[in-house]
Amino acid sequence: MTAAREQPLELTAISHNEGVDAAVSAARRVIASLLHAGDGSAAEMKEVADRLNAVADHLDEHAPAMDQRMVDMWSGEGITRHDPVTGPENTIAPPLHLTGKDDGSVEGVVALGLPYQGPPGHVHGGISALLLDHTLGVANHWAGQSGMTAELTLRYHRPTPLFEQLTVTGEQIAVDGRKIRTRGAITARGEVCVSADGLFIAKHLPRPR
Ligand SMILES: CCCCCCCC(=O)SCCNC(=O)CCNC(=O)[C@H](O)C(C)(C)COP(=O)(O)OP(=O)(O)OC[C@H]1O[C@@H](n2cnc3c(N)ncnc32)[C@H](O)[C@@H]1OP(=O)(O)O
Repeated sequence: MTAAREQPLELTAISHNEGVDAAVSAARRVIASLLHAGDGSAAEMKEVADRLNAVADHLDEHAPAMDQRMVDMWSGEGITRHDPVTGPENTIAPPLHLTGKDDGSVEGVVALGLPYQGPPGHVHGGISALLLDHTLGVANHWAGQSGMTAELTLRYHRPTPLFEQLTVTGEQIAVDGRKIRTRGAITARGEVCVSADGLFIAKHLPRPR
C-alpha cells in the first residue's frame, strides 16, 4: 500500500466553473428551480419556456455533428466528463465527486435535491441504484480491473434523505477470471440507507473514433 497522501486522489472530473461546466451548473439550477416553483408559482412560465427554448435552439445551432461529439467525448484516457453521475458536462449528474482511498475503496459525498425525490422528502430508489452502480464501477477502475455491470443487488435499509450530506462508498471485493465482485453503500448520518452488491464482467465496448 502506498504511503498516506496529503490530498485524496481525484477519480472523477472536477468542474472548471467556466465554459460548458458553468452553463451546466446554471442548467442544474434551472431544473431544481422549476421543480421548486411548480405550476402554482407567480413566475411567468410561458416566458420562461420561450427563453429556455431559445437557449436550446442556440445550443443546437452551434453543436457539432453527433458522431463527432461522441468521438470528442471519448477522446483521451482517464475519467469522463459526461457521465450522468459525476460528469461536470452532464446536467442530470447531481454531481457526485469520488476520490480514491489508500485502503483501495472509493468515497464521495453529495446532497440531493428535489429532482431526485422518490418518497416524500427522500431519494428515489432508482437514483440510489444509479449512484451505486457508477460508484462500484469507479471502485473497480481504482482497483485496476473494471468491467460492465452484469448484476446489481440492492438492499434499501431505510429511506435516504434529500437535502442532507450522503456518503457513497464502493470497494472491489474479489476478481475471479472475468468476474468482478464489488460492494458499496449510501450512508446518511452514519447509518446505512442502501447497500449494494455487484457482479461486473470484464468487458469494454470500443470507444467511438
Ligand atoms: C469508470 C466508469 C464506471 C462506469 C460504471 C457503469 C457501469 C454500467 O452501468 S455498465 C452498463 C450496464 N451493463 C450492461 O449494459 C451490460 C450488458 N450485458 C452484457 O454486455 C453482457 O451480458 C455481460 C457483460 C454482462 C456479460 O458479457 P459476456 O462477454 O457475454 O459474458 P459471458 O461470456 O456470457 O459470461 C462470462 C462469465 O460471466 C457469467 N455471467 C455473465 N452474465 C452474468 C450474470 N448476469 N449473472 C451471473 N453471471 C453472469 C457467465 O456465466 C460466465 O461465467 P463462466 O465464465 O463461469 O462461464
